[in-house]
Amino acid sequence: MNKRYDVIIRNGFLVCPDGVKKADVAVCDEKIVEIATEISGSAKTIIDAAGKHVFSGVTDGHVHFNDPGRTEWETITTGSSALAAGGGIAYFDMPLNCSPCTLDAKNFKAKLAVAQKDSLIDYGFWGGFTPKNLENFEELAECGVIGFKAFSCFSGIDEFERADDYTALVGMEKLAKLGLPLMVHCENAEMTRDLTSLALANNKTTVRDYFAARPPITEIENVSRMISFAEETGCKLIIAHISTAKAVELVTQARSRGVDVCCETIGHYLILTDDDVERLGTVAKCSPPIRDTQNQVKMWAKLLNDEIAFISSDHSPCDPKLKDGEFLKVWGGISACQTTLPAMLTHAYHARKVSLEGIARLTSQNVNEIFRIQGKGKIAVGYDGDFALVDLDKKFTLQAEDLFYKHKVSPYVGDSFCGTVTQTILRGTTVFKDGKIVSKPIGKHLRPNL
Ligand SMILES: NC(=O)NC(NC(N)=O)C(=O)[O-]
Ligand SMILES: [Zn+2]
Ligand SMILES: [Zn+2]
Repeated sequence: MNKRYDVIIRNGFLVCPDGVKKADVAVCDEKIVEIATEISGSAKTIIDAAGKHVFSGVTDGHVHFNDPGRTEWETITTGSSALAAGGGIAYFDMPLNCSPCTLDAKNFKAKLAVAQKDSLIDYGFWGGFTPKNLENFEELAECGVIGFKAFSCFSGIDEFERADDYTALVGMEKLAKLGLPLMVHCENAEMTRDLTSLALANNKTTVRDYFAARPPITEIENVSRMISFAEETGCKLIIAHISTAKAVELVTQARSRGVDVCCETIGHYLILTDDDVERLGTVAKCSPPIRDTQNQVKMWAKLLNDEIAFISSDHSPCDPKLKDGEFLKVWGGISACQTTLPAMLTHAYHARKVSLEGIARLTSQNVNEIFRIQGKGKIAVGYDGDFALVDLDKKFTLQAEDLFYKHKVSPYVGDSFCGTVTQTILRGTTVFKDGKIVSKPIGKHLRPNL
């Protein structure tokens, strides 16, 4: 019998959870329906992936697309396009720096309306966790947030208040009941605030002064504090953008005694060092700051030892005018969502022999499992037909004009990568191909399957 499919991707190397296999994959009604050495049927669309590796597309668990409200920084249109150009098929957008922040159902719905209209790829939303909206957690859960996000230190946005210890404790008790995870930006509030004020009072505003105002202990202390709260309340905890190997160690120890905690890291903590930030300037300013080489070597060891759950971009762009000035004073946030997969292929696969299925777990499978997004995150029958086609050995030098960001800036401009995304397919539809966005917005809202 000659079956007819919507899409067949032929002759590629499929990066499946149990390894890489040369096989065909067929999609019907947006879902993977068959994987076989050779699929004999016909299809409306046949994609020849000879010589390419086929990954399950990237799900970026941590982006700030700033829409609605700060669309002069980024938009859902530009952000989702950039992510797709890097092999992305879905993202979870943070409750800041959009305006209003996502602190209640009304503001959630306002953002949802923008995404329904403009998002090229699938999306989930984080709800905000602040002292001002504890009573709105239930309504946000009903809206379908994938989890909640808190800051231990100043968030950079006045309307998004930091979670003091009382809020962290009471909020975690609520989330434990709701069955939703909390992600915390872990830097000790008092230490970062007072070290920063002291630096400013003494006119110490260089890049090195910035590092000194946010030393590793600020993260380490706060990670251990948040773990204690999670252990006590039973709330599922995710440490945001972990930057120090010592903090990863704390997470691993807590996991081994049964605490439901894991950590996310970001490409730039694995790729850049403090010296790179000094060379690059404010384009590479983020918090927590990028650490030294010694720490970075240990971070790679942690990653190779499976102690890091997933890798996101923490894409947090701004109007470039806000990056113009003294290092300590300018906006902190790095634009990076377009380059996570090529960066991992370059620095993890080619340079450090991390397996391709390991990269697929870190950029797609684990994040979908942790947030219980059904039917996404791997190449398997029954899962969505989401793919990133990659030429593993094709090198490129990142040019500003390659970026789909609203502002064409990135610390990686001028860097060479080995591993090029040639095509991104969302639920069977090609959204990006050979350097161009080729689809209208078709993103759908993703909710956790609780
Ligand atoms: N308000 C922000 O976008 N902050 C972000 N900024 C960084 N990482 O520098 C973050 O994730 O903390
Ligand atoms: Zn953060
Ligand atoms: Zn962030």
